[in-house]
Amino acid sequence: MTKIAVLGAGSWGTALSIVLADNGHEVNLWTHRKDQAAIINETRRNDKYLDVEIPSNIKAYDILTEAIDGVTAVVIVVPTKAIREVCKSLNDVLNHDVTIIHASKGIEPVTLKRVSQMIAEELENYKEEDIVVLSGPSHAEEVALRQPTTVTVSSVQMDNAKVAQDLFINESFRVYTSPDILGIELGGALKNIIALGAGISDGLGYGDNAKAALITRGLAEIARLGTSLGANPLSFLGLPGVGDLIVTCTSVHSRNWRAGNLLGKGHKLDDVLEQMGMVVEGVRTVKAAYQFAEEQQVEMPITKGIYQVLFEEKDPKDIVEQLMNRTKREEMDDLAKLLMERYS
Ligand SMILES: NC(=O)C1=CN([C@@H]2O[C@H](COP(=O)(O)OP(=O)(O)OC[C@H]3O[C@@H](n4cnc5c(N)ncnc54)[C@H](O)[C@@H]3O)[C@@H](O)[C@H]2O)C=CC1
Ligand SMILES: O=C(CO)COP(=O)(O)O
Repeated sequence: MTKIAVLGAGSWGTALSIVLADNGHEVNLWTHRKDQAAIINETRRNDKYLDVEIPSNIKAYDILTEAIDGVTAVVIVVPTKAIREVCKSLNDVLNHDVTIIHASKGIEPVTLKRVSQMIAEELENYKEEDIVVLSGPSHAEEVALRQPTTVTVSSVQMDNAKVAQDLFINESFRVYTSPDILGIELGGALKNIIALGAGISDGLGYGDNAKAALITRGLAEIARLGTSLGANPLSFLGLPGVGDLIVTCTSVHSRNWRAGNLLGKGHKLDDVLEQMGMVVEGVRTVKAAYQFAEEQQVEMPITKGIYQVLFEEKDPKDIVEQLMNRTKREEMDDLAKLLMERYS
């Protein structure tokens, strides 16, 4: 049995704590909200986020020093907007060696940093290569019910990825490893943009054909950007790529899909975000991806269209028309070329 700290007591931090607790670990679940820590410890519930009982080997803390005392691993699961702030606080109090794992999905606008890069910048004693990401098709609501789920853990230091695999794997939570942290983090972050698009499409009343097109062509542009940055194209065909795209674009659990759905029905972005009350990572990541696409000179028409709906008040129907009337082209052009270039 190991003692592990999970930083972030929202939906995903709580669900991952349950996986670790089921594996017999002692879990210190940290929240920045004192009232939430007290409620979790007293009622064994975290009702705002999940409708399940919290196992007795999870203890909630609102003081970070206490939460990380004697732990061998720290799992960071806050929205990407809060990563730097939380890591700065962690850096002030962490004075022993731990395995750092994160499970957040996003890219920072302006700096265009991935989460592992942000963490390494804020933690003095850790390099980017040390950090592990956990990502894949995994709605917290289903993980908390112990429904079959598969994810991938990745780090440049494969030994660290294997440590994470051993901590999390169990009969209902299967964990694979991958050395391609770039592809794994990009896949997890960029799929949220396409999920917003799938929600918008459903909100407009379009059907399964439109959604399948968004998923497939969305995957093509994710792979196009990812490979231009050096990711392995095959990573986008794995769990944190196409797997996560499917789960987020087709599920009512997805906050990104739900936010998109409301946008498609004509609601304003600010109202939608207030109504959600939980993080909708795609909204921030689309700014980063739009900027990335410009800088890398990579074509990302769906991402661009979603950016225009969110931040330039473009009518989603006009964007669909714009996408449908692009210049004619071969379907397999880009992805096939990328794979052929890499493997011929
Ligand atoms: N919910 C899910 O099924 C999954 C979520 N993720 C990712 O996990 C990350 C966290 O998402 P959720 O837990 O779902 O979000 P959530 O909205 O359910 O909870 C976020 C939590 O972070 C806390 N928080 C916000 N700002 C903070 C700060 N400055 N300092 C400390 N804590 C802060 C909030 O109080 C809240 O408890 C996101 O990047 C998301 O994309 C990844 C896989 C599955
Ligand atoms: O990443 C997720 C499932 O794998 C959760 O997606 P949402 O943030 O859209 O709910």
